[in-house]
Amino acid sequence: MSFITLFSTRLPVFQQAVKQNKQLFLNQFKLNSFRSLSSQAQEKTTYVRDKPHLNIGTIGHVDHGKTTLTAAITCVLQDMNLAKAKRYEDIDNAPEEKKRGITINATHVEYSTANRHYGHIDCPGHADYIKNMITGSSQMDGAILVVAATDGVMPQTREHLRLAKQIGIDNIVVFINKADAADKEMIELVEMELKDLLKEIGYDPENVPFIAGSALAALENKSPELGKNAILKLMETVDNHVTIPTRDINKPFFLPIEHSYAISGRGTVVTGRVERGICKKGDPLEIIGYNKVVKTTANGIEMFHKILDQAEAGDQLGILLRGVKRDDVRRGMALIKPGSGKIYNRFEAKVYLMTKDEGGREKPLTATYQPQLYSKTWDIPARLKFPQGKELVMPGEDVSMTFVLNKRMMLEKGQRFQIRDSKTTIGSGVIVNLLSDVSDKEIEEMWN
Ligand SMILES: Nc1nc2c(ncn2[C@@H]2O[C@H](COP(=O)(O)OP(=O)(O)OP(=O)(O)O)[C@@H](O)[C@H]2O)c(=O)[nH]1
Ligand SMILES: [Mg+2]
Repeated sequence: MSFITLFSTRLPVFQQAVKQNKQLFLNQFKLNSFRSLSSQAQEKTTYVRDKPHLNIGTIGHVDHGKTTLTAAITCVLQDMNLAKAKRYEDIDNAPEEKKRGITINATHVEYSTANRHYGHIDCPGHADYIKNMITGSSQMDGAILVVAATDGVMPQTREHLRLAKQIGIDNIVVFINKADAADKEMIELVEMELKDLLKEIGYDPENVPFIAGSALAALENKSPELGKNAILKLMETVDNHVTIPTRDINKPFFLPIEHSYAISGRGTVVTGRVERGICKKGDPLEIIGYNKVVKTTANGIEMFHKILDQAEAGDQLGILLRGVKRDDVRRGMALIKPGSGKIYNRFEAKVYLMTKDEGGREKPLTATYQPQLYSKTWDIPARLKFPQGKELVMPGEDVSMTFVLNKRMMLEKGQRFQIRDSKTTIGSGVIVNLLSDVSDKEIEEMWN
């Protein structure tokens, strides 16, 4: 049985089907899942930690070729016995994704290079699915920014890069895609345009490698120079450029939950990237967030179809939890060593409001503004309180303010978050002080 297979591929399909109320599809889905569970149960192996594990992924504007590149990497590496090839339709496998030809859910695939084992998250580029992009990229140690040579810098190139910077992704590699459909001058122009953008956002453009190629050519096994060789060069660059972060394995276990789902007869599985600490089968745990604290135990751990004896900081995995009801857990909650974290709904933060040129608002903010805050794997509606005497916050301004969240979530000093309105990211912040809770009654009044 594989938690990761279910979560990365079938769960989004499942959710999509529920939304669209396609009972027929649902039945087929269940059948396939159980078939797959039973067949994989026989070939379950233990994950051998023989190479450092890193999490990377593809970000960038819609249709620039992120999913094609993800599929191409697995195909090229399969020839070297370093991956199991994923076809484009294995990655964008939800009905809505197939119908519209776009990525909606962030999907996880696995591959290795000679030196490393990678979990790769293919993020959606479409503006409507930024939420899934933020959750996906919050788990990355480095990102491949995909930019089509035929288009250059587009709105989500800019927004994704800015989010990557805010989330704290320091290692960026640029893949200029669709080089088969552009001439040398165009590629050079796009590179120049990107260097300006990198600089504007706060990356050192001289320290960001650029590789031009064609994901489609690699996938279709054509023009090896633009295809396969460019992919190999890209992976070599990722190996050299994306540094292995220091993993906090000595701190208490903490995993921000990306997905949760029930496996009939087995229990509830949660997935995500371990941010800190270690966890072994049998360890007691707590699920906290959305006003709840639920006690549980790790009943089993798996990473990419294989059993793990011990989960470690940096691992992208699934944990089977004992005695947890489906409704007790959801994306955005934290799985922690009991007692090592607390839930809050009020905090003080230092905030930067972006200017219009940076993709932010044109108008100033008033205290009546009702943003959605994004951090790690959660997004929650919030209310603002400005410092005394302050009525407006101008775009481009750095300011301290108090936030009240609609639900109590696990929060920590130094935690970063993004501030968004319904369509765009308008700013970012960092928690400087955790404050006493606002009562449930007050919360109710604030949201009525
Ligand atoms: N000519 C050319 N077309 C490409 C190349 N790579 C991808 N495409 C095409 O570009 C279109 C979009 O590719 P996707 O891989 O779905 O793009 P994406 O960035 O994943 O899109 P979203 O996930 O929806 O943001 C598809 O029709 C691809 O076949 C390439 O190297 N050359
Ligand atoms: Mg895609």
